[in-house]
Amino acid sequence: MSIAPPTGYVRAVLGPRDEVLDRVLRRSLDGDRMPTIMVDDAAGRLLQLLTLIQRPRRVVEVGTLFGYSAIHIARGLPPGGRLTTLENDPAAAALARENFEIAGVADRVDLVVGNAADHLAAVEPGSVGMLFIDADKKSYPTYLKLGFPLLEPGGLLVADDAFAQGDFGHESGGDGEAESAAIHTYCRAVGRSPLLFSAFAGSGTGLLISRRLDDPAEEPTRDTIEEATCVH
Ligand SMILES: C[S@@+](CC[C@H](N)C(=O)[O-])C[C@H]1O[C@@H](n2cnc3c(N)ncnc32)[C@H](O)[C@@H]1O
Repeated sequence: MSIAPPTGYVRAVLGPRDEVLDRVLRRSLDGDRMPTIMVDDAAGRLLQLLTLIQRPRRVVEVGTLFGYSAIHIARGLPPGGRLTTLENDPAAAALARENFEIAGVADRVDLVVGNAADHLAAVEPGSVGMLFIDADKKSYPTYLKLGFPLLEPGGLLVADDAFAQGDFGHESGGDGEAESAAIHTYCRAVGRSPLLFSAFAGSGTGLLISRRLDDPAEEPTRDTIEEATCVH
């Protein structure tokens, strides 16, 4: 399989993908070891930039795969910041662990193997500075509902594949229509929420980036969660 480099102008200006990322991609994708469903380079850079701007003490990622997006996020963390990344496929998780060592970020990444929703339900509300959603598409509305209360005031909620409606055939277990509908539910809910300010950002498949706006002093209640997520 081919691993496309960052193209043309972007590559000329920002430089090529660095050697560590190249190595991680090659060892993870060669021989179809893992599917090519990680973020693209533009989204990876954007995740790193958002992390650098946000300076979160804690980031949670839903969907690790072999750790490509996680490496970008981990690279952007401030001193003492930690990333918890959630993955239910033990083989992908094992490879991600190796990749975190190769990338020199293993000291700031906690990888949890299991069902993401179960873990999110146990995270302390208001403790997460950035939540990145990039796992099973049908669960995006569930991740929004579980994830919103976890965000600290001003926390960022980032969802991958926000533009890829109906085109998930390349992901295993895909049921394109239901996945597309779930993403659309997520995007509409986030867009309507008075407690989130959102913008789409360009990458191949699109990121939807949202910032939590409500009062930090107030614990989210059932009402505020429903108002924020518009998922009932
Ligand atoms: C699109 S890939 C993640 C790509 C990764 N964020 C990146 O860009 O490098 C989605 C991952 O979510 C995992 N996943 C799917 N459903 C899950 C669940 N319920 N809990 C945890 N992980 C899940 C899949 O095994 C897969 O590795």
